[in-house]
Amino acid sequence: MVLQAQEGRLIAAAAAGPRVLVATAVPAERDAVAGAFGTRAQEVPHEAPHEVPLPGVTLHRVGDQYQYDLLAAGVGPARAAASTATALTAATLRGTPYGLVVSAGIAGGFAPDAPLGSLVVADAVTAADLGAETPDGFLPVTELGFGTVHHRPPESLVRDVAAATGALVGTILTVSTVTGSAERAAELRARHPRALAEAMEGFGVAEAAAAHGTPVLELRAVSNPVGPRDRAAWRIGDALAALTEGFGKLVPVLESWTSHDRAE
Ligand SMILES: O=C(O)c1cccc(C(=O)CC[C@H]2O[C@@H](n3cnc4c(=O)[nH]cnc43)[C@H](O)[C@@H]2O)c1
Repeated sequence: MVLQAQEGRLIAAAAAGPRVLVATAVPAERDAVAGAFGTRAQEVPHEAPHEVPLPGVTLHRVGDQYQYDLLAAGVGPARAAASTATALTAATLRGTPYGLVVSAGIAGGFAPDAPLGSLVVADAVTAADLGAETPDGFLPVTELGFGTVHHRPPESLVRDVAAATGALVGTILTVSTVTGSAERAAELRARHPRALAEAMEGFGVAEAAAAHGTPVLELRAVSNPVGPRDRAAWRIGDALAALTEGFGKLVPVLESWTSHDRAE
């Protein structure tokens, strides 16, 4: 067992999987993830979550050995990338880098494949609107000769997470504009036939993780169908509850995720 000092506490660092950064968009999603650690925190009062302020962001540190840092990283890919990069850099400078970054939260689901309340884990984290419109249609930045539009989470981890949580496996799109029409939903699905869900942060979080050489996972709970806007029909409470339950099942998977798997 390796002991590390973090924020004045001694923790057993190697005993329970990697240090994990979980980036959500908003505090309600972060708190839903924290709920997966709630019972333990109540049973062991000295292990209640504690806050770690960083420039521009605050981490909520939870878990038996405080190896999970929860971050409400902001809405949209740019803000999420900036916040995630801040947390990753701070951890590296402190000598306690993360072994995994998880983008988590609620999402729109493509009907009928991803129903309300279902969980989706990404085997591809894809930027859906990063590119150029041309007279012949949309061109992703990669076809303009720049960057990337996909990040791929470790395959074995995605498989294990799906088995443990019951999550559907497919592409999760990152958009800067929430889809609001059946036409746009059909256009996205035509361009990304394996897409199960859309949200607004995954690709930004994944870009930050990739810049630090850290693997990424995206886990979402479906709160609404992708399509014509009907905010009143969003089932946010059900999706947040599904996220808490899903995270409770995800944690043991991460804790048995071996260094061999991580090298994948
Ligand atoms: O109002 C609330 O109580 C509340 C609680 C938790 C989360 C929210 C959000 O509005 C989260 C925004 C977040 O959700 C993702 N999302 C959800 N559905 C979609 C969608 O159809 N298309 C794109 N993104 C979606 C997204 O990641 C947003 O950042 C409110």
